[in-house]
Formats: sequence, C-alpha cells, structure tokens
Amino acid sequence: MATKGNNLSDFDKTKLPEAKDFKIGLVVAEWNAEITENLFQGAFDTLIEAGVIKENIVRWNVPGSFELIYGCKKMAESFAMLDAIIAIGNVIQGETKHFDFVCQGVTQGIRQLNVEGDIPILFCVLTDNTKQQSIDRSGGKHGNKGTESAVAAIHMAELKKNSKFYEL
Ligand SMILES: Nc1c(NC[C@H](O)[C@H](O)[C@H](O)CO)[nH]c(=O)[nH]c1=O
Ligand SMILES: CC(=O)[C@@H](O)COP(=O)(O)O
Repeated sequence: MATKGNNLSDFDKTKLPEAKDFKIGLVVAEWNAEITENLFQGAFDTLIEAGVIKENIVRWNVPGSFELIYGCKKMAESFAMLDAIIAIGNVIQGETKHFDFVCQGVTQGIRQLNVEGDIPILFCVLTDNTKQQSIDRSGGKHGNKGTESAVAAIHMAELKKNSKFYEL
C-alpha cells in the first residue's frame, strides 16, 4: 500500500499501549538534516503525546544513514534497558548507484540488528527519488514517517516488555 493516499501521521491514540514506563532511543543521521530533524520532531512529539517521559528518551546523532547501523548497535549495547530504538535517516537518489548501496546497506544492517539483538529497532529511513518526496513524508502532505515510526516503536516496546500468552 503506497504512502500516497494514506497519511503517515494518522493513528488512533486510544489504541496505543500505556507508554509512561517505556525507554526509547533515537539515532538520527545528519545527512539531509532539514528532513531528518523533521522526522525526529515528529517521532519525539508522538512519543510525548503517547505518554513517554522526556527523561526516558535518549538521542544520538551519526553522520549519515549508513552509520545508523553502528549507532543503533552501540546504543543497544550501551543501554540494555531501552524498550525500542528508532533509526532516523533520509537517503535521496543522486546521479550514481551509491543510493542503492546506502539504502540496501542500512536496510540489511538494521534488519540484522533486529535478528541478533533484543531491542526492537524501527526503520525510519526515507529512501526517496526526489527531495520533494522526502519533504512530503517528513511533515508534508503525506504526513510524517517519524510519527508512524514512533507509534510502531510503542507497540514493539509493549511486545518486548509485556508480551503475554493470551488465551485465544
Ligand atoms: N547520500 C546520502 C548519504 N550518504 C552518506 C552515507 O550514509 C555514509 O555516511 C557515507 O557513505 C560514509 O560511510 N547518507 C544519507 O543519509 N543520505 C544520503 O542521501
Ligand atoms: C545516496 C547518495 O549517496 C547520493 O546522494 C550521492 O549522490 P551521487 O550519486 O550523485 O554521488
């Protein structure tokens, strides 16, 4: 289902788990900072709106999206008490195939961290053909991928922390 026609910022607050005890990390790439800062703000505001305490949120910056892999790995190793980590980046197609390798690299790297680690790591990385597509998805006409990722982070934190065997 494409983002177009669906707003990334739409969510039902009443369906969110209780988040006041959750500890959330965010690792933010500084490449395309005007986009990634909007993604971060969307995620941060959503976490606070959902009840996460500001003191339970930690942020680290890394140079580019490829460094999100190491940054998230290091954050998970340093803060084992975290309930979720959100990786925030924006990769925009240039003239060469570098876009493909950065996107594939960060995707596979974060995938591997989820496979190997115990802290869920959310993929808030915009991989766009144009800057306008990034603008549209970081607080523009299609909403904010940061908001969407924060909602997912709260659900994954709940799964990690409070998963139970429910009678069907
Ligand atoms: N072109 C973009 C990059 N490139 C930089 C890489 O992410 C990485 O920092 C470099 O290859 C050194 O390891 N990064 C983005 O986040 N967005 C881009 O559009
Ligand atoms: C995604 C990138 O690394 C890209 O922005 C670099 O641009 P170019 O492919 O023109 O070197």
